[in-house]
Amino acid sequence: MRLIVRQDYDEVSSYSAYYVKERINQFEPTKERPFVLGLPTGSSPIGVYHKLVEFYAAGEVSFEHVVTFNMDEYVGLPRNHPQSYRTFMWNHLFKHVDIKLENVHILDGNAENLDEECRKFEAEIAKLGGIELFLGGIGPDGHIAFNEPGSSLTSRTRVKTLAYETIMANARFFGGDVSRVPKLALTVGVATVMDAREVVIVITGAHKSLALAKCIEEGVNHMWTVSSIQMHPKGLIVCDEDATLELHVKTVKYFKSIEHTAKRRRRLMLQSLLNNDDDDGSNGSTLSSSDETEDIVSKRKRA
Ligand SMILES: N[C@@H]1[C@@H](O)[C@H](O)[C@@H](COP(=O)(O)O)O[C@@H]1O
Repeated sequence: MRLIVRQDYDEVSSYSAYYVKERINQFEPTKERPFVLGLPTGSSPIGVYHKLVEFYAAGEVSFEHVVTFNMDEYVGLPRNHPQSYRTFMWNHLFKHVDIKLENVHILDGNAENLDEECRKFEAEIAKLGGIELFLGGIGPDGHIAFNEPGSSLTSRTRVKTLAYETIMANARFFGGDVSRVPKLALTVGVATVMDAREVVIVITGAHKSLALAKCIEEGVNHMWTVSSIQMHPKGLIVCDEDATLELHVKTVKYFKSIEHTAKRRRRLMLQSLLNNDDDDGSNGSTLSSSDETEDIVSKRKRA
C-alpha cells in the first residue's frame, strides 16, 4: 500500500484526478475493451471530478470507452432527488463529459426487489471482467461505500442499514435534519471494492485523521472497513496534511521518503530517455503523480 500526502484538498484532488486520467489513457480503452471504473460520492471526490472535467475539456482524457459503477445509493429517494447519488454523479461528472449513458451503472434504490438489484450489479461487474480502478472516499468512522463498522470484509453488494454516525454526518445534505436522511442504502461490499485491480482512496480533513491512523497503523479490522486496503496488492491512499494528524511522525516520514525515492528514480529515467532518442521508454510503466517529470515521460511514451 502507498500513502501520498499532499498539502490540502485541492492538491489531493489534482493528484488523484491526474492519476485516474493517466490510468485511463495508459489502458487505451476501446468499445470492446472498456476501462471499468468504480466511483464514489460525497464531498471528498468533488474536487477530483471537477479536475477530471477540466482534463476532458482540455482534450486530455475521454470517457467514451469508460464504464462506471457507483459505490452506493440511498434506498427510497426519488431518482431525481437533489441528494440522490444519481443526481450527484450527473451534476459533478457525467453531464460534463462524453460518457455514454448505457455505460453508467448506479444502483437503483427504488427497485422492486432490492436484493435482486444488488445481485444484478455484481453480475454486471463480473460480466465486464471486474473493475480496473475503484476510487473511494471514507466516512469519519472509516467506512468505505456504506460498509459501516462491523460489516463483513468479504461482503458483496447488498442492502445496508446506515449507522447513526453516518446518518448524522450526512444530515448536512438534508438541511441538517437527521429525520430526512434515508436509513437504508444499497452499497457495494468491501470485497467488491477490494476485488478491483487497483484501489485509490481519497482522505482529507482532521475529522478523518483517526480513521486514517486506524486504517494504516493498526490491523485489518471490520470496525474500520477501509483497513481492508492493507490486503490489497495495489492500494493507494491520497490524503492531505490534516488527515495525517493522528499518524506517527515515523509513518508519515516513511511514506514521504518512498515517494521521494520513486521521484528520484523517475527523474533519472527521464534523463536517460532524453539522452537516448532510440529508447522507447518501455521500462517506465508506473507513472502515478502530477509531477511534471512524469508528465513528460508519459507524453513521450504515448508519442
Ligand atoms: N456512502 C458515502 C461514502 O462513500 C463516502 O465516502 C462518505 C464520506 O463522505 P464525505 O466525502 O462527504 O466525507 O459519505 C457516505 O457515507
